[in-house]
This record gives sequence, structure tokens and C-alpha cells, in this order.
Amino acid sequence: MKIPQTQNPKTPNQPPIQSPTKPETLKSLEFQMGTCFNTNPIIPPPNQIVIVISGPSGVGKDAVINKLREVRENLHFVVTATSRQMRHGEVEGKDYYFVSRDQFLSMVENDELLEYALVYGEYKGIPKKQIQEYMSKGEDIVLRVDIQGAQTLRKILGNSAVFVFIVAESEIEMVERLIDRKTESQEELLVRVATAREEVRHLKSFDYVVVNAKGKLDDAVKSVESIIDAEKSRVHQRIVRI
Ligand SMILES: Nc1ncnc2c1ncn2[C@@H]1O[C@H](COP(=O)(O)OP(=O)(O)OP(=O)(O)O)[C@@H](O)[C@H]1O
Repeated sequence: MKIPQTQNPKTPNQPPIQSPTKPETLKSLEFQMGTCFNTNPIIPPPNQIVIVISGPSGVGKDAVINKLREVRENLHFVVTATSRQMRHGEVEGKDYYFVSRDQFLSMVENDELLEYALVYGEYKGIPKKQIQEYMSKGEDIVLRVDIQGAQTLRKILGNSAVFVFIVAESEIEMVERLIDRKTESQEELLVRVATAREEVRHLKSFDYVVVNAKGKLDDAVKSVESIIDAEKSRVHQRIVRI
């Protein structure tokens, strides 16, 4: 038995139906909408953010920040002014601005510092001008402060800044890192370790926590980057005024 062939419904003389081109469709849509489509961004560029990185002594704040500096653009790492002595390997203007006690006190007098504190007998403070200057260039700002500084900044900046707490995976790991660093005397170590134990209790007043586990510095840095990305994607952007 012969199976009948399915017939092409089109008759050979009928012209093929032409679908409209993309420009034609666009024109038609614009006509129906009553307006032209524009190329403007749907949302404005995100605001600059201020990220406060803090945590107990020896958890690796500097290590995280130094790595972040290598992998991330458009971030300005605020250089803190301090009256303490330069440690071996530190660079003026990169690690800190090293100033005399008198110079520091005159900066306080002239209201040049966003916040300052006396830490382990030495002054540390954040120059306002540096933040204003880099924010006006469109850069995000990273501040590295101790817990005391973070608490003061929370009072000054409220929710306009993002507060990140760095921790080691355990207390023993944190203490070992401090010992290995070989920058503190036995007495200084004791003060830092005792303070650190108390400081972990302040975690609750931070927005994010990042564990900087032994040998996992890159993971900690990635977590900080994710925080920055998430903050830049917020619908309700933080607005910081300094
Ligand atoms: N993930 C990590 N694994 C191993 N060692 C680390 C890690 N992160 C930091 N360190 C080391 O731990 C020591 C302390 O780190 P760092 O100086 O960055 O701490 P800090 O939080 O900035 O301390 P402080 O507040 O006292 O300045 C350094 O010798 C650093 O190289």
C-alpha cells in the first residue's frame, strides 16, 4: 500500500511571508509606545562606599588589605596618621603617615581627623581630606581601624559605611600569628592577646564577618570582594558624607 505524501500547503506562486526586520520592529514599538527608546543607563552608577575593616590584633587585617590592594581597582586605602615609631619594613605614606606627637595633636586641634584614638600609648587617626579627595575621584574607600576605632566610626558614620570584622579561625591561631610576626615584646603580646579576647565580643555591631583562616588568605580576600560587590548592588544605596 502507498502512503500518501504530506502536501506543502503553500502554493508555489505565493510570495513568502516576510517577518519585519529588527529596526522595523523597534520603530513600530516606539510608535506604539509614543516615545523613542534611549540608551541611558536604567539605573545610575552606584554610590561610592566606605568600608571599615577591623578586627582584633593579629587576625590579618593588613594581610587581607594588602592582597585586596593587588586584586581590586578603584579602591582607595586610607593611610592612617600615627605617632608611633615605624616598624621594620614599613613605608612612610604607604603603611602610615608617621608624625610626631605634636604634629598629631595639631591635626586634632584643626579638626583634620575623622576619628582618632590613643592605642597602646600611641595616637592613630584618619585624615578627612584624603577620604574627600578620593571619593570625589569616584573611588571607594577602605579604612583599617582597630575595634575601638570601628566603634567610634559607627557613631560618626552610622549605617552610611559598611563594617567588616575579620577573625582568625581560633584564638590559638590568632595568638600564634602574633608571636610569629615578631613585632611585639612579651609584655606587648600579653596586652594584645588580652584585648583581643575582649574585642571579639564587639562582633555584633558589625555588618559582616570574614574568617581569615590559616593559609586561606585568598578566600578571606574573596569574601571581602563579594561584600563590596553586594554593597555596590544595593537597591537602597548608602550615602556617606564626610
Ligand atoms: N590567612 C593567614 N594565614 C597565615 N598567616 C596569616 C594569615 N593572615 C595573616 N597572616 C600573618 O599573621 C600575622 C598578623 O597579620 P597582620 O599583621 O596582617 O595582622 P593585623 O590584624 O593587621 O594586626 P595588627 O592589628 O596588630 O596590626 C602576619 O605575620 C601575617 O603575615
